[in-house]
Amino acid sequence: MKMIGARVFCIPTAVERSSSSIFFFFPKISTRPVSRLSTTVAMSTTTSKSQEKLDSIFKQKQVVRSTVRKSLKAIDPSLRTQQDDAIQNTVLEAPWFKSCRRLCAYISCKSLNEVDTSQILSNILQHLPDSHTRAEKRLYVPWVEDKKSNMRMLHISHMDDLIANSMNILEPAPVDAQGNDREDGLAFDRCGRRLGRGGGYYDTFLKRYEDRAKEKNWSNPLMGIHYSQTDTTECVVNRKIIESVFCFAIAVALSYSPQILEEGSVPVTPNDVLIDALVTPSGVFPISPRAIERSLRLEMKLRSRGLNAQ
Ligand SMILES: Nc1nc2c(c(=O)[nH]1)N(C=O)[C@@H](CNc1ccc(C(=O)N[C@@H](CCC(=O)O)C(=O)O)cc1)CN2
Ligand SMILES: Nc1ncnc2c1ncn2[C@@H]1O[C@H](COP(=O)(O)OP(=O)(O)OP(=O)(O)O)[C@@H](O)[C@H]1O
Repeated sequence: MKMIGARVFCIPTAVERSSSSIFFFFPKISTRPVSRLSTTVAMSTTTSKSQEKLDSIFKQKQVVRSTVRKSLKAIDPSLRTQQDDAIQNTVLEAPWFKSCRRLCAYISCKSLNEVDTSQILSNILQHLPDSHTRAEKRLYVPWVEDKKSNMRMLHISHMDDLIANSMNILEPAPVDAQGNDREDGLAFDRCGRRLGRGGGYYDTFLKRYEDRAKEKNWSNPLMGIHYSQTDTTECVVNRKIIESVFCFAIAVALSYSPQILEEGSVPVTPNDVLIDALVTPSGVFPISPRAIERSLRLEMKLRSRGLNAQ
């Protein structure tokens, strides 16, 4: 797959607040993972002492997970709806969302108390090419391959492409109605601690993505910032036809307020992958240097034109 265009990846997650002055603050280096070994490799090479350490981190993770699950269950339904709307509106209005061509997004599951993504999904699926921006978007959603933490992101065109899996989460069938394999889409980058559901699906997916990028010699899609004169955000603001030529991806976590924990509360192992930005009911909070730089650049550009950055 050729890597063209900005990508955004939306993750259901519990995350850690990276700082009190959120917008332009870098996370501490020490909170970043030090290695990107796959779980299997990491586990097979660990000594019993480091395995004990890992066991203790996984135990801590379970404790935090269960606390967050309880607080999510306890959110008042009207507050939940309010937060769902605020988060989704923020995403829908964000310049990076408007300009991106390929998105990976989870299909929210009510019984898991996940931030609703239905408005975002229907916006993407309705997004027809328009004469100003040529802004057709492609949507990729999770498909769990097996119980060994393998997950792929497959392209869908309609919500009808989805069927409930054994966990009652909507997923695409890997083969479409015409019998063709669905296009595989991969995306993103990291920089903010997060806690998933414990399956290791997202971390494994990210690792596979990076391996594939190396193998195919993609132009450093995870680590590099390929800014060129062609900046999708600027072009969309200007309502000009654009051709995005750089490839990068950002991982965005959508979080209800009880999912945002104090710094240091999310236990991490070397295999955990961090997020780039956080969308909460209060707005967008860039975390990774890449996301921060992009926000700063956008804000400066908009300011210079007398417009407000969202
Ligand atoms: N909407 C959505 N889709 C997704 C995920 C997700 O978290 N949300 N996944 C993200 O990995 C993958 C599926 N993995 C999942 C792993 C666990 C559970 C789950 O039901 N966990 C229960 C606890 C089960 C237990 O501890 O025994 C829970 O969280 O309440 C769901 C999905 C791919 N698709
Ligand atoms: N004590 C343990 N030692 C080694 N591996 C473990 C241990 N406990 C759980 N694992 C495995 O580690 C993997 C990742 O767990 P982790 O808690 O990092 O998931 P997560 O980041 O919450 O999930 P996701 O990436 O899907 O959001 C899982 O495959 C799990 O089975």
